[in-house]
Amino acid sequence: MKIYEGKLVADGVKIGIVAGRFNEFITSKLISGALDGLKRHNVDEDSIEIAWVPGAFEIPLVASEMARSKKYDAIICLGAVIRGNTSHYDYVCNEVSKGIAHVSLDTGIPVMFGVVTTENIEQAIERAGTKSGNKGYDVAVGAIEMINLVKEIK
Ligand SMILES: O=c1[nH]c(NC[C@H](O)[C@H](O)[C@H](O)CO)c([N+](=O)[O-])c(=O)[nH]1
Repeated sequence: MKIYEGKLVADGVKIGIVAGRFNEFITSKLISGALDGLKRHNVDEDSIEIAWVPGAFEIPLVASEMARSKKYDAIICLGAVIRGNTSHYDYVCNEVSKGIAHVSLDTGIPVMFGVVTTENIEQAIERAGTKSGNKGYDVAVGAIEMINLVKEIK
């Protein structure tokens, strides 16, 4: 029986990061976590590029452009969507998650979903480097795993 597992080796890996500026207090912590995860797995700082977008809703378009450029082995999407008093939260969350999934399936490039979607600010803080870890770190390591897994399967 053959089992495929992506190794956590990142020699020569090139990463694109798309970050939503909305709730930047949270997103900046997610970026720090992602950079920590990448650097601790030997991804060269010069092999990482970051694109800021106004908010999570704009992430899929820039993730798509990055993926189609063929310049990156994986794209990491980071943002923070925190529920407010309107249904805007639901629309943004739905479109971001669907959009990011489509980019990955359409291009065959691993596109990681590092957008925290929470009911309140406390939950977002918990996922940006406190009680629940750092979602940015998690998806950065996941990106390295997916790059190697996809290569192994092809
Ligand atoms: O990234 C976010 N964008 C949000 N809205 C902006 C949206 O992503 C777009 O940037 C905007 O609608 C312009 O297209 C958020 N809320 O409205 O709550 C949010 O919590 N997080």
